[in-house]
Amino acid sequence: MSAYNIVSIAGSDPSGGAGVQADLKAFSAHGTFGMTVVTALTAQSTRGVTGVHPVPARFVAHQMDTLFADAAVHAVKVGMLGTSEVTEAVAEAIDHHALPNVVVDPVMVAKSGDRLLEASAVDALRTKLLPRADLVTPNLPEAADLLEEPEATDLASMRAQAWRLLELGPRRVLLKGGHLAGGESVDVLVSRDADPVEFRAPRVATRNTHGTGCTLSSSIAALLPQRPDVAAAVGGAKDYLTEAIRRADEIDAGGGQGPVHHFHAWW
Ligand SMILES: Nc1ncnc2c1ncn2[C@@H]1O[C@H](COP(=O)(O)OP(=O)(O)O)[C@@H](O)[C@H]1O
Ligand SMILES: Cc1ncc(COP(=O)(O)OP(=O)(O)O)c(N)n1
Repeated sequence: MSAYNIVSIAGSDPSGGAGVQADLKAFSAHGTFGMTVVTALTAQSTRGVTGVHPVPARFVAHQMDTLFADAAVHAVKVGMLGTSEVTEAVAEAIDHHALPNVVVDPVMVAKSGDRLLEASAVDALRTKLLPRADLVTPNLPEAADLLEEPEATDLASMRAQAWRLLELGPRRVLLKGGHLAGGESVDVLVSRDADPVEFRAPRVATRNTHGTGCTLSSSIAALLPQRPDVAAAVGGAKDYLTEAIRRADEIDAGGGQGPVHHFHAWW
């Protein structure tokens, strides 16, 4: 029996590299039982997103109420939300169901450049969801949008932005540096209740990085109930993701930007 149930509240990616599909793979790879609340359907492949079909907020709330009335939940990963109505419904559910270990990946734009969150929903994300997050995991463009300032261009400006993001209300911020150049990919963790920590990994030369953000945030959610503290969960998730990126070229899921290898420890 798996001791931990982890829920992904996110969109569907038919290509299997991002969204709830990636989250379920990462939850399973970390020995936990994955559950999903689907917030949007996308038409998507390794080449990009060709359509988004949001789930009505009332039905997202219905999925959450039905699931949370029955299952014990040990952590939650929140990904693509699509609209401000869905963002508000998820924020309400976090309070109403007293959800633990809430990791918010503030998904706004896919690597292909396609928008996954309406521009008008950024404010709801900033004001309603972030203050309810135990950890928020923006990439550099998402951090810039949330702060309404230019994107960080080096590690020093990343560190400064991570602290400013903390002022928006989450308990901790992991600012991801995948979009910077350099031999290492560095992520910065700042917390209200612990010293800052930086996580470094060799930058892997591959175009197959579709779903890295989803995989990192869902891995952290799966490890939070299993590790002594947040830094240990982030470190474990980063190590797992780096190996998944290193082995990504073994998967052939299409002709564009391919997924990472979630089951590198088994196959
Ligand atoms: N080429 C790479 N090699 C190693 N790690 C990477 C690479 N690209 C991204 N990462 C790591 O993957 C995670 C997500 O990266 P990032 O690209 O910043 O976010 P997102 O996928 O949300 O755009 C971070 O831990 C980042 O450091
Ligand atoms: C349904 C869905 N959710 C999220 C994303 C974005 O995922 P991310 O991990 O940030 O990876 P990239 O798309 O940036 O490679 C998505 N594409 N689809």
